[in-house]
Amino acid sequence: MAVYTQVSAESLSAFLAKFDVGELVSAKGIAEGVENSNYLVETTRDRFILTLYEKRVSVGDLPFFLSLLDHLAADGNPVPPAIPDREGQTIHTLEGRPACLIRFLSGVSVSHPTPAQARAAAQALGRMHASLATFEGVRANGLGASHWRPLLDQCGESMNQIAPGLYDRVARSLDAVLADWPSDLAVAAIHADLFPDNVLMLGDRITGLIDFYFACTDIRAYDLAVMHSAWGFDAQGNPLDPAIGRALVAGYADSFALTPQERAALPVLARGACIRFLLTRAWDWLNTPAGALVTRKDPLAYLRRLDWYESNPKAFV
Ligand SMILES: Nc1ncnc2c1ncn2[C@@H]1O[C@H](COP(=O)(O)OP(=O)(O)O)[C@@H](O)[C@H]1O
Ligand SMILES: N[C@@H](CCOP(=O)(O)O)C(=O)O
Repeated sequence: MAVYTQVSAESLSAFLAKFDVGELVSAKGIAEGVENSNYLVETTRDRFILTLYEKRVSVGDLPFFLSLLDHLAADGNPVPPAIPDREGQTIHTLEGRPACLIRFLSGVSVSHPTPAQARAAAQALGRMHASLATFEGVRANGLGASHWRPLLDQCGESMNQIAPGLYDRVARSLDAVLADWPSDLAVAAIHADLFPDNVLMLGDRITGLIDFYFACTDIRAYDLAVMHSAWGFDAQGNPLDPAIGRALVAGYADSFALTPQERAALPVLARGACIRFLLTRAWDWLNTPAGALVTRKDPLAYLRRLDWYESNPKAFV
């Protein structure tokens, strides 16, 4: 459960009084998520998501995330903008944390996507990339390729507590990925974390793309590779039906053109994605504060994915 910061009823009522959203009826901590504290808030008028930004989100980045959400929403993408208060402010402080009140979107995230659902989600990613072609905001990727070696060193030999030899194993793959990392592909604003739990669906219809707090400027096709590494495997990192991977690439191409160079780079981009998520999960595994209500995610599920991409270099052919 991702609730790092408890919000009292008194401070939440005072917070909501700044908005034209009715009065507090209930607030429940949300079980999913690992990065921020999220509450489902019901008022006399509507439902909202209250997000308190924690460890990896810095308040200085919030204007980028919120303007990106506004840009996407204005272009018809199913994303949840922040609600302005009566004075037009969207970024607040609550219980000492930066906080936003966010539009609630209906739908559920699927844990075992079908190829049709994967295709619809990748179409939504492509559609989002089309909209972002005219987005001018820029944010460097703080978890991009140039940060993986420092992050590996920060985790250090403690990684071997997770699995014997893990540090050296990741270091070897990282060397290979960085040696092949492309430098000539289109760069744009990307989501960078479009896992199934960040896509809300009703049946095969996409109702929400959420959790833009890793959004950044990076290789555009890396977004599709992140998605492939997240959607094509079960929670333990075992490969699912290969039709899902094919549906992701086909769905993306339905709404946004992939160049031959981008297609050719997908294997190394996917191995890079595996290293990125393996490392942040390993860091969290070793450093999650005692008492935080959060389910840590298994770093080894990303090692298994990395193994799979290394043994299946033609996965995208
Ligand atoms: N705008 C929204 N509408 C509906 N549910 C949401 C919305 N934003 C977040 N949620 C719910 O909260 C959960 C955690 O949100 P998320 O942004 O993924 O958290 P974290 O950043 O901590 O990973 C999601 O899985 C979803 O159930
Ligand atoms: N998707 C990442 C962790 C970020 O969590 P999210 O709930 O914000 O998607 C992972 O699975 O490691």
